[in-house]
Amino acid sequence: LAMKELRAEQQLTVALRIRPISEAELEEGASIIAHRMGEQMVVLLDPSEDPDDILRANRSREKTFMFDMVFDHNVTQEEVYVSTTKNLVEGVISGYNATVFAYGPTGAGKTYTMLGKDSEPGIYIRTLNDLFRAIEATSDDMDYSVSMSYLEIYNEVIRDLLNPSSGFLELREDSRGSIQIPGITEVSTTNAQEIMQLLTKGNKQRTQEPTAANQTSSRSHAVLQVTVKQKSRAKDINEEVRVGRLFMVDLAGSERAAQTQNRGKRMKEGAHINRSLLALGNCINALSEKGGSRGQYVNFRDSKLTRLLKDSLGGNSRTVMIAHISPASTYFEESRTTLIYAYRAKNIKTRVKRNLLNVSYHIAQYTSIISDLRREIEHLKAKIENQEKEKSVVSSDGRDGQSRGGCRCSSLRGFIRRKKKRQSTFYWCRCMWASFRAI
Ligand SMILES: Nc1ncnc2c1ncn2[C@@H]1O[C@H](COP(=O)(O)OP(=O)(O)OP(=O)(O)O)[C@@H](O)[C@H]1O
Repeated sequence: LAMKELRAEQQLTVALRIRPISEAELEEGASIIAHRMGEQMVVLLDPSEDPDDILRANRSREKTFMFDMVFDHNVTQEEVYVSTTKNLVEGVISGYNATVFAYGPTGAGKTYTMLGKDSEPGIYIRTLNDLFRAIEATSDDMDYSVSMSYLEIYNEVIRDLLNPSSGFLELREDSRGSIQIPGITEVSTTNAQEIMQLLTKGNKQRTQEPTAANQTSSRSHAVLQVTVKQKSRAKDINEEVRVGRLFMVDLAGSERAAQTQNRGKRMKEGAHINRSLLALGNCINALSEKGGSRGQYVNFRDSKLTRLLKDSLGGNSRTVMIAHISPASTYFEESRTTLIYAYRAKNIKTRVKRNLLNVSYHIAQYTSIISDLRREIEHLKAKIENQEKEKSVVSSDGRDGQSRGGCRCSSLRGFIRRKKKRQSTFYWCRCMWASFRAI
C-alpha cells in the first residue's frame, strides 16, 4: 500500500468485565471475591484470608487494580459495547485500523461479550450494525466496499472458518510489514446480517469442546476481520482510497491444567492455548516495559497469534482489550493472573495512521491496466498478421479465387497484368507467380 502517515500515539484501552457468579459456582460453595469499586477499580480478595478481619491487618494478598473501565454483573451488553468498541467504528470507515479482543480464563465470559445471545447480542453484531449505519449516512458522497474473513488459530495452525477444506493457511508479511494471509476467503458484503450469518456458519466449524471448566469451551482463537474501503464519489485522478481494518478477536481461554482436569487431546490444546497466550503476554510485557512500542525488541514471531496481532499491539491500530474474570473464589488464581496480565497491557501505546491508497497506488493500477492493454494489442496484431500470412499463402497457391491478399514475393507493389474473365478481373503480380481476383 502507498500510505500517507497521519500518526497519533494511542494508549491501548483496557476494560475489565466481571461476569455474574454462576449457579454451578454457588453449588460448589464459592463466594464472591472480585468487587467493582467505582467506574475503574476492582478489588480482588484472597479467599484464604480472613474475611472478618476488618482492619485488614492480615489481608496481605488483597489486590486493587485500576483499568480504563470496570464492568460488573449490573452492566449490560449495550453498555459494554458503547464504552469499548463503539468509538472505533468512525475510525474504521475513515481508513484507520482497529482491534477489539476478549481475553480471560476459560468460562469467564469472552464469547458472551463478543457473540452474546439472541436476547443479549454482543459486540460483533452491535459493531457491524453501527458500521453499516455510518456507511449509509455518508454514502451520498462516498463509495464503500466492505469485505470480511473469519479464521481460527487452533494448535498453532490457521484455518479458514469460511472454507475449512482449504487446509492450513500461512501468514506472510507484505513489503510494508503488514500481515497478510494468502488464500483466505474474503467475502464482499453489504450488510451486517450477512456477516453474522457467515460468522454463525463459521462458528459451527470452530473448535469447541466441553471441558471441566466450561460446557462450550472455545479451544481456538477466533479472528473476524472486516475491511472497509472508502473513496469519494467525485471523479478525481488524485482521489485517495482509505482502507480501514477491524479485527474482532475471541481468544481461547487461558487455563490451568490442574483445574481443567484435561487429558490427551484436550491437554495438548491447552498447552498450545497457554503457549500462544504466554507469547501474547511476553509481547505485552515487552511493549509495556518502556511505556511505548518503540526502541525495544518485541518477539511477535513466537506464535501465530502474536504475529497476527502484531499491528494491533505494537503498530498501527486503535486497540481495546476486554479482560474477563469470574467473581468466584474458586477462580482466584486465574483472576489474579488475568488482572496482572491485563494491567500490564494498559501501558502499551500504539501509533495509529490512516491507510491511504493514494496517487501512487492509482498510478500503479493504471500502469498495470496499460500493460495488460499493450499485451492485448500485441496479441491481436500477431493474430492479424498470422491470418494475413495464411491468406496470402492460400492466394499465392492460386487455390483461393476469392482472395485479394498479396503475393508472398517481396517485389509486390502492385499488380501489373490484368485479365478479364466473365465478371471477374484477374491481376498478376510482378513476380508472375501469383494471380488474384478482385471481388
Ligand atoms: N456477563 C454475563 N452475563 C450472563 N452470563 C454470562 C456472562 N458472561 C458469561 N456468562 C455465561 O457464562 C458461561 C461461560 O461464558 P463464555 O462461554 O462466554 O466463556 P468463555 O470465556 O468464552 O469461555 P472459553 O474460553 O472456555 O470459551 C456461559 O454460559 C455464558 O452464558
